[in-house]
Amino acid sequence: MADAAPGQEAKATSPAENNAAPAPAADNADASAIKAGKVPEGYTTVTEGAASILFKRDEVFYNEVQIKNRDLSVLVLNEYATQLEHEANEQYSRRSKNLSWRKLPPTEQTWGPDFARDAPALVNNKAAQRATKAKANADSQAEADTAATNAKATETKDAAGAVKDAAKTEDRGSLTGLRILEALSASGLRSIRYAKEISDGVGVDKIIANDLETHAVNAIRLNLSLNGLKDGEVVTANEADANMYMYHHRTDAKSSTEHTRIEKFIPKASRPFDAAKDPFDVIDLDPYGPPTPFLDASVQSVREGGLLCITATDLPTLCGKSFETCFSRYKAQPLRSGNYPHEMALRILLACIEMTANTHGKNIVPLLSVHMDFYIRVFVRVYSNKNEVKQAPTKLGLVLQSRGCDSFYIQPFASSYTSKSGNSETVRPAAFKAPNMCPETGADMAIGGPIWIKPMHNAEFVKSLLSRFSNQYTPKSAFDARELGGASLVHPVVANVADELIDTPLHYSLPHLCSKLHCEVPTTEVFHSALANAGYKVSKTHSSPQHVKTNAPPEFIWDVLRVWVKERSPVNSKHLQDPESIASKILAKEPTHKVDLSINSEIRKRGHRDRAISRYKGNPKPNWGPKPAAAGSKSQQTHRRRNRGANDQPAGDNSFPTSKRSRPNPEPDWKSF
Ligand SMILES: C[S@@+](CC[C@H](N)C(=O)[O-])C[C@H]1O[C@@H](n2cnc3c(N)ncnc32)[C@H](O)[C@@H]1O
Repeated sequence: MADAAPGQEAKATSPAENNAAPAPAADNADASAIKAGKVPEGYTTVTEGAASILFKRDEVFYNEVQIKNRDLSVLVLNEYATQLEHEANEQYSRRSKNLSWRKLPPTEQTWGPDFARDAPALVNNKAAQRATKAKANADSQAEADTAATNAKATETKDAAGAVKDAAKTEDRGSLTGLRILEALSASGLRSIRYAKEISDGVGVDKIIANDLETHAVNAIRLNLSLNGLKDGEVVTANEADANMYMYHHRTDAKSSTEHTRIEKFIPKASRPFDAAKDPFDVIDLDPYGPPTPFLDASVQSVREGGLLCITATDLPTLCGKSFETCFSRYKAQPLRSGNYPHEMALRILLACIEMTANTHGKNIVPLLSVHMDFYIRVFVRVYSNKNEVKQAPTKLGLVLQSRGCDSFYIQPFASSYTSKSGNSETVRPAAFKAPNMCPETGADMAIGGPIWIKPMHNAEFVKSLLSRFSNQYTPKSAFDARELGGASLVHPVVANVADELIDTPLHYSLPHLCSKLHCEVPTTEVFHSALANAGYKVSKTHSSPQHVKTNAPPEFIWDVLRVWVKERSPVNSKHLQDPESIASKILAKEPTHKVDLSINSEIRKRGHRDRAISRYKGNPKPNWGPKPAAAGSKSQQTHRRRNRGANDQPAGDNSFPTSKRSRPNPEPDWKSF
């Protein structure tokens, strides 16, 4: 085998080892090298989760850092597939209740399939998945054959069992697996992992691994073959512009409800999936930089209740380095904030997806929204619920941030109220409640947003994700640790999200607050205790232990620090010589609230529990950051052209902060607002 590139694991299973056909995309010399079990010159091999891939670094994009992104996505999709199974069961129960109280016309009575005839089809999806998975994991043809025979035997057994169950219970129709579009696939690694690692709930039916670049699509085909997957079966490699492809699959709010999981039970949906035009259950967008060029097509081509998994790597823009660029991309103004740049980025992205969905009569429900390494990733379900669309202005709001001390206030666009009759909920423009001048420093208030002001996560969903890790870093058998390359990186993220206060948008950063006063930073335990002792809710955030999420108002936050300075950590008088400085203005005021800095027993317990696992991990390797786009790719050229003149968009996924130059100024340059 040729040497792997530095930092890469040279673990790719050779085609000879896994008995795959010679790579279709490689040229003759490469194909013979691959056939001989060697890595051809210029190729890099990578093993991640249950997939091993091979690609040319200068032609196809791969960034190992995004392993966390892919691992988390595998975890989320397994949970989503499980939820869809529950929902289908509930849908079935509701339907059967309805059926029980009315006499069915003869035509409707024949809705249910002939169960004895269709039982094999009922288990077909799962059996096919088992066979593909077993085959892909088998080391030899003999093992693959045995695996296929076993899968066939299980299939027959399942079918027989299903027929027996059908005699006992009513027909439950046929559950279909997930139809996934990876719109920007590059090497196909993510799609291959989805095919091999998503087996819970309804499982996987079809995956389209799409890319604009011929090199990338060739790499996808090569990698499918290397992983024992036949192009066109579970995974199909597709060369197209992502938007054009998605627009062919779009559905409107009215028709999207026609698509349902229980294919045979509900007549409207009884036709098979039409891969050429039906909407998808899951659309994964993992672009270079911003996902905004793909949002309109994606909200339209995802089915009712479907899932969008969206990455944004243009964090400098989203965090306020170039607010004009952010406004043109996301229709929102970011604020340079030492407190909450990444959470504001997440909330700008969510607002942008919601508003894009609203234009098509749809609304989003976020399941999970995280900032990791140098990017953000959100998982949102898309529905076409008219009432929820009407409520959109209550879910969006502005951020008013002091130009002096960075205190912030959230101003919703609208509030909802119940009509006089008490029958319907409606919305009206909200009264302006935020102060128009900073109460602490007298400074102006800068306007940011619109941002999403409702929860960024679904608490129940996150709880279910967390329960998949039965104990520290040992996922349950359904979600195999061996297949989850970076389980040890993903578990703390999920654990931290589960602990994050869900109903308080944005947060403070303790070091940033203290930098305003030039005082020592209190421990998190002391600061959290002061808030908890006064009856406020408080938590860390998923991305930093020093972030403070709380429902306490800014004036109480500053009172805690005033008392901290007074009782525990006096400020050097040189910082208070200028009466116009922020520190002087804040500390000139006496606290107006009673503040108790003693350690709160609940906060102490939380601290002990948190120390049980390593919750905030450093980078596993040096240079754990973004990578440039594949050189010479069409998308890199388009990217360059689009961003000529923009100061923050190197091609590839952008990092935040990578260099001193791109780091947001901790003391914002307010002139730029
Ligand atoms: C960041 S990479 C994707 C990485 C991949 N999802 C993974 O997990 O490794 C972005 C890919 O999007 C492709 N791309 C860029 N613009 C596109 C478009 N308009 N349609 C389809 N693919 C596009 C690029 O060729 C590139 O391979």
